[in-house]
Amino acid sequence: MDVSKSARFLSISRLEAASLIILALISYYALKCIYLLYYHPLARFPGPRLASMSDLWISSSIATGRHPFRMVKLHQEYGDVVRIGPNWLSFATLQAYQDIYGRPSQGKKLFLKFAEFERPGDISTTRDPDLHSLQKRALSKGFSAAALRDQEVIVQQYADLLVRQLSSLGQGGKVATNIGEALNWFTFDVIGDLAFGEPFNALLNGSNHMISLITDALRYSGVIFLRRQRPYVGPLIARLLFPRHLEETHLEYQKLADEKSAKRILRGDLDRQDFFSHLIRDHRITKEELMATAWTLIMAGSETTATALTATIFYLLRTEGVLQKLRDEVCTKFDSSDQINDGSTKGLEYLSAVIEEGLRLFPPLALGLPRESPGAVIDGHYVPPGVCVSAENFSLSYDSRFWIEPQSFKPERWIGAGIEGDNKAAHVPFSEGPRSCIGKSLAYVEMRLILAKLVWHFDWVLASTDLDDWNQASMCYALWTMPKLMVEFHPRQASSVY
Ligand code: HEM
Repeated sequence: MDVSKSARFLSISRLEAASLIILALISYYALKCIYLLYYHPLARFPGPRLASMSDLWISSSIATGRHPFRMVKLHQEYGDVVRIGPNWLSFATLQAYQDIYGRPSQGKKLFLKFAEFERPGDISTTRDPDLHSLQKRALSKGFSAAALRDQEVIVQQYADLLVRQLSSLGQGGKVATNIGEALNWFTFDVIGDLAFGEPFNALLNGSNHMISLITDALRYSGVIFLRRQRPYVGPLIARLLFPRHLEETHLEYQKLADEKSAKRILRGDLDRQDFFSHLIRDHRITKEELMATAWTLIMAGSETTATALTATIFYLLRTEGVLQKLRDEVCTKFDSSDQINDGSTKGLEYLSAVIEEGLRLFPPLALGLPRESPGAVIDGHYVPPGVCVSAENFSLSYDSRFWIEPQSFKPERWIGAGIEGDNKAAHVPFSEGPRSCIGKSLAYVEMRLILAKLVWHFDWVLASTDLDDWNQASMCYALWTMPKLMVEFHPRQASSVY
C-alpha cells in the first residue's frame, strides 16, 4: 500500500508516518534482541552479547583476520562452549570435536556442511552426502598409496626445480628470497601437474597470477555468507566489512579454474592418472560439479601445504637449536640429494616431529569448520537441529590443558613418548571423519621432501629481522595471509646445484 496515501487516510503527516515506521522497526529489533538474548534456545550459552544478537559479530571478526586468535581468548573467558552468532556455537573440547566432525556411530546423524557456505557441486562444501561420497570415492583413487608412489616422481621433479630456482634467484645466498612465495610456486605446480596433467609453470617463471587470487577468492565466502543471511542489507554490510575487489578476484579465480578444468576435459586422455581423470571417468559427476571441484582442488592442494611449510621454516629459524638438529639428522642420513625421497625420509623422526609441530602451531585451515547440527548432543550439550556448530583446531592447539607451553615450538613433543602432559588427540590439522582432508598423504610427501632437500642443500639465514611473532604478523581470512619471510639460502659445500 502507498504509505503517503495511507498516512493521508489516517490523517497523519508524512513525518509522523515515517516516525511510526522507524519506531516500529526499532521496537521489532529491540524485541528480537530480547528474544535472542533471553528466550532463544541458545540463550543459555555464554558469549559476547553482540554475537548473540547479530551475525555481524562473526562476520566482522572474520573480516579482521584475527578470528582464530579471538576464539582462543573467548574460550578462555567464557569456557568450552561459546555462542558466536545468534545461531552459532563454538566448542573447544576433544569430545566436541569428535561429536561434530567424526564418523557418526550407529543410530547417530551426520553433521552436514553448513548451507550458507555451500558452493553447489564442490566436493569440499557440498551438503549432499551422496554427491560428496560419489566425488570422494572417485577422487580417492588418485590419492591411494599406489597412486602416491607414482606421483612422488613428479613431486621430486618440482622439489629439485625449487632448489635450483632458490639457488639462482638467491644468487647463491647473496639475495634473500621470499620463501613463502617460492613455496607457493612449488605447491601450485605440483597440484597443476597432479590434478590436471600440466603445471602452471610458476616455478619456471618465478610467478603466477592465479596464486595471488587464491586467498581473496576464498575470503569472498564471507561476503556470500552475509548475502545469504541477509538478502537485503547483507550486500551493503559486506561492502563495509570486506574490500570491494573480492568479488572481482573471486570471479577471476573462478574463470581461471574453469579454464583449467575445461582444457583437461577437452584433452580426454583418461589413461593419465591425474586427479581429474578419476572424476571425469565417473559419468555420474556433471561438468558443473567437475568445475566446482577444480576450484577447491587448486586452492586446497596448494596454498595449505605452502602455508604449513612457510610457518615451519619460520619456527625453525627462530627457535634455538632446532634447525641444527634437523640438519644433523638429514645430513647424517644422506650422502647425496638423490637419496632424499619419500621412503627414505619417512623414518626421519626429527623431520616428522618438526612437521607436526609446525602444523600444530600454525594449522593452515584455522577457522572453525562450520557444520549444521542434526539435533544432537555435543559433549553433553543438546544442540537443536539447524544450529551452526564448529570447533577450532587453532584453539585446541593453544590450549594449555592439552599442551605443555602451547606457544612454544617443541618438536620433542612428537618423538617417542613426547612431553608428559601433552595430549596429542588435540592435534587435528587435517580434520577428522568423512569430510577430512583427502590430500593429507600427498601433503606429507611434499613437506618431507622440501624440508629435507632445503636443509641438505642450503644454510638458511633469516633476513626478515623485524619478524618476532609469526602469529601477530599473520592474518587469517579462511586461508592465511602471511608476512614476507625473507631468507638467504647459501648453498652448502655438498650441494652441487650451484
Ligand atoms: C598441510 C596441508 C593441508 C592441510 C592442513 C589440509 C587441511 C584440510 C582440512 C582441515 C580439510 C577439511 C575441510 C572442511 O571440513 O571444511 C581439508 C579438506 C580437503 N583437502 Fe586438505 N589440507 C592440506 C592439503 C591438501 C592437499 C595437498 C590436497 C590435494 C588436492 C587437499 C585437498 C583437500 C580436499 C579435496 C578437501 C575436501 C575433502 C572433503 O570435503 O571430503 N588438501 N583439508
